[in-house]
Amino acid sequence: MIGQYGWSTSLAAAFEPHERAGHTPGRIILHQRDGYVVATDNGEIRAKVSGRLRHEAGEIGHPAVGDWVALSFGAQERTATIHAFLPRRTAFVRRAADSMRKLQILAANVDVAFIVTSLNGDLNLRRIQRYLAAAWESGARPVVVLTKSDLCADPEGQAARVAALEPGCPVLMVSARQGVGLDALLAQVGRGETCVLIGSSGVGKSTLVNAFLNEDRMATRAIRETDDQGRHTTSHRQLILLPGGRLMLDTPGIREVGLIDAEAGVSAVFEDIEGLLQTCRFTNCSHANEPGCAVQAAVQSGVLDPARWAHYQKLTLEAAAAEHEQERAAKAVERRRLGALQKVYRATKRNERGGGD
Ligand SMILES: Nc1nc2c(ncn2[C@@H]2O[C@H](COP(=O)(O)OP(=O)(O)OP(=O)(O)O)[C@@H](O)[C@H]2O)c(=O)[nH]1
Ligand SMILES: [Zn+2]
Repeated sequence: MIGQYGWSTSLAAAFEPHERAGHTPGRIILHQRDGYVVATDNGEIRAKVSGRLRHEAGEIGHPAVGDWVALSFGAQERTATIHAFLPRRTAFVRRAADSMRKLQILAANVDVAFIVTSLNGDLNLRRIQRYLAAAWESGARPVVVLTKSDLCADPEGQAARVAALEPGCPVLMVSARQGVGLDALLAQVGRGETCVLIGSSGVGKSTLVNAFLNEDRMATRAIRETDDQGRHTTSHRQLILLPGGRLMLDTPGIREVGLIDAEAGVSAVFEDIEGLLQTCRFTNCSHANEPGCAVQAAVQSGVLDPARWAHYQKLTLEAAAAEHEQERAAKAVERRRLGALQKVYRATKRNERGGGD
């Protein structure tokens, strides 16, 4: 049973201490206000976090959908208890709206992040960059998906513009309507791996999920529950089984994860680096070879991953270029608008003069 949720020998090895403590492994497939639903070898079970784990945990220490947890089953209780969760390979994190310091895990152990945007309309490269930054921060492999290729006259041209943003990052074109490109998309996710779809509303994420599930309607099965009043309610699992032993995670907030802190843009996911930049000796430091450069010092002492620094530089340069391009386009629109107004103004003047004769 947990095999189909991606259980592996390395997870089993990491679980060994919990196994010795007599605990059972499981993966969280649903998280709601009042608790969790966990998939185990004995089926799906409701679970709550142990008092001890709750006390030890900061926000980031709470189990999230996608986490592998260690459970115990009380003899009398109807729900299992979560005592611990295994170290996360990756995590999508967001800052809570009410406090920049409060962190919330949107999704744990995601391997592939599909960044979904549609081909019918203007490509928003800056937005794609934000999603790329969020994926990169999480640790998942990003794959850009351009949907609705049936509605675009030049999908290859658009794909080339996107591919230039992030060399090496796959860019795929699909049309759910025509059933084109879906297999290539699934091929990006290995057996036992977990993916997410992130992207703005209306780009076609739900349509993609439905297309994937066509082969296996059972996988959308809802979880039937009884609420406090004894009524039956159903809630959709947030971790979905896809064909071929793949998994897809779809929790509240994950779809638009890249647009959180939209104002701050790239800065939001590179806060530590932006902090470093404030501490260079020279305020106009280029972070190349100036004395007292905090960035170079951090790289040398191993505090800052050079690849991460290179990525930050690349994203800020591209963000600036994209902004410049948008400003240029906006100015051109404004010039045309003014030009048109002037034409109307001159024509009116001419008519007025003409009318006066
Ligand atoms: N022509 C065409 N239309 C599509 C395609 N895929 C999706 N659509 C349409 O795009 C609209 C939005 O699709 P959704 O799947 O609901 O978009 P979404 O990203 O899930 O949106 P949210 O649920 O708001 O996050 C729907 O009317 C779909 O029928 C496609 O490949 N071609
Ligand atoms: Zn510097």
